[in-house]
Amino acid sequence: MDLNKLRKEIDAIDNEILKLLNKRMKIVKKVGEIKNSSNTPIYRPEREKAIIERLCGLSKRENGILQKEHIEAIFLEIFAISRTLERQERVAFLGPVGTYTHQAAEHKFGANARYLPLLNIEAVFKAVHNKEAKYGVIPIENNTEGVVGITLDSLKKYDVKIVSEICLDIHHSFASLQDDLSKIKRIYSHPQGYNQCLNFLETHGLLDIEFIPTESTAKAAKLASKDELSGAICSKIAAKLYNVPLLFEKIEDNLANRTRFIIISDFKTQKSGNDKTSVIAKTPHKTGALFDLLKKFKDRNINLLKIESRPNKDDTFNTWFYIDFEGHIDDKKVSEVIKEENMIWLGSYIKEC
Ligand SMILES: C=C(O[C@@H]1C=C(C(=O)O)C=C[C@H]1O)C(=O)O
Repeated sequence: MDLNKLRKEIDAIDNEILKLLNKRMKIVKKVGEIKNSSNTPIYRPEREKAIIERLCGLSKRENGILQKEHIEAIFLEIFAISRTLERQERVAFLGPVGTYTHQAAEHKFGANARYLPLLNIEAVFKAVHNKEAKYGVIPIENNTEGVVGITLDSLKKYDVKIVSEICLDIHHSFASLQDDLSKIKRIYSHPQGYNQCLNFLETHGLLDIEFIPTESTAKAAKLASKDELSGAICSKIAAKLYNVPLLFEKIEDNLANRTRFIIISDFKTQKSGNDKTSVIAKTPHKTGALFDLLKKFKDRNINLLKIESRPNKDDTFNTWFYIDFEGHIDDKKVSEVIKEENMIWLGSYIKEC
């Protein structure tokens, strides 16, 4: 086969793809005009999901080479570009650049969005609440370390809605300017990152060394880039970004390490048929109160996905509950249980994790 001939064929196809993409984007802009004049949300995850499902089915039926993950990778970027053409909206995330949250944000909003890296989780909530950003991306739980308390507390404190979730495999690296581990005096990392790598730290004699907690693993890489006697537990991207050599990769105790991120915004998403709902519930301090609450879900055949208690932060040791369950606020049984139990609705969104 002739390479030049094949490349000519590819060029001709690329020209067609570009023409079609331009044609698609012209229509997308019209959709944007309608949404902008009616002030409705640009991001419609249920529509994007339906498109991906339809295309995956089509590819399968036609015995196409492209698998679901390929179709998703291509089309998530197309959707992200479409959305920025409809309306330029800012996406705040737990920064600085190079955090796992940044990676999660790019997964949903593409390489082209207007990003606003902020230095702590509450700042992301404030930015969305004050309308400085349309979307906020923050971690909510990790399958090794459990929930991120400040995220749950901020969901209670700020009037924002969860509109989407993202699950990412998290792999930590150990980066340092120092290649002799015995000379390392300090380790920088976010406490969650640090606690996920305890076996590695122990086997490399690094467990007794001073641990300096940072607001993010990217900040840890930044600090390690200026401190020759230190190491950072951070992402591969962050180490690269701040020019800190990678000494070890995939150092987490649990190689199935995953983090769930949420996207917060200010609107209600449409039902997709595979949704989950998050709420805050408060129970009176009396015998069986939690049992009574949970029974309401059982009686309606609603599947609970998570329940987490959080402290009231007053002079008592009383708590409130963060609950995830299957269903959408537009399902009768879901809206009924929320109303009956006086729960605070935090959002209904496509179940992706
Ligand atoms: C174009 C639209 O807006 C956004 C972009 C989409 C797309 O590129 O197909 C789909 C859903 C929305 O998130 C739409 O709502 O149809």
